[in-house]
Amino acid sequence: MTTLAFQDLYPDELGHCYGCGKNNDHGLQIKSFWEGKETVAHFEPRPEHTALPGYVYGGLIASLIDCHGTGSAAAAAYKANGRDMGSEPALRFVTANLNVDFLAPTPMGETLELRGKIKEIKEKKVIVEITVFAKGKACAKGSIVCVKMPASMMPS
Ligand SMILES: CCCCCCCC/C=C\CCCCCCCC(=O)SCCNC(=O)CCNC(=O)[C@H](O)C(C)(C)COP(=O)(O)OP(=O)(O)OC[C@H]1O[C@@H](n2cnc3c(N)ncnc32)[C@H](O)[C@@H]1OP(=O)(O)O
Repeated sequence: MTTLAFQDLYPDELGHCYGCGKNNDHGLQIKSFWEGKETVAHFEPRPEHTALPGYVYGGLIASLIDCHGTGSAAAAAYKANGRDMGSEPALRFVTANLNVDFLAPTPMGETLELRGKIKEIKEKKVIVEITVFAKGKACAKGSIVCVKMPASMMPS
């Protein structure tokens, strides 16, 4: 049995996001899953994601944290409501605030692991903390405040 990623359960009309849209051929298409109480995603940076030769661009790392965070927030909200993630009405979250600490240079040529912890969960707001590891070493740490998507942002 294959487990679908959180992002695979987003409806098609929300599949355009640069970081996580399953329908964005030019995007990162990150995939997030539960692993116990944590959420996890893996991503191997491509040559165009270089900052200095040999090191990953910080903006890419922030994008990965952003989309792993919003996906984790949606998944946590479904879980807190005892619902399956694909079920309607959809619970959708966007980024209100994103903070990233770059702890150590992130090497190219490695698969990055993002691990998310749900720090706070309310009806309208979820806070997720995410650590990015390369070869088991923490290279970046992010905190993201996710807020229920305003109806005005929903594609018509
Ligand atoms: C059928 C299956 C379905 C599956 C699930 C589907 C999920 C899929 C959903 C989507 C997928 C695709 C999308 C991915 C997205 C990737 C990430 C992005 O790039 S998102 C784009 C960048 N972000 C924006 O453009 C937001 C722009 N900003 C806004 O629209 C508003 O400012 C918004 C909604 C973020 C906040 O609106 P307010 O300020 O009216 O909200 P108030 O009700 O006042 O606050 C709610 C709580 O949030 C806190 N809050 C609000 N803004 C904050 C901030 N900037 N910093 C910290 N906290 C903040 C407040 O203090 C409050 O917290 P207290 O409840 O009191 O504890």
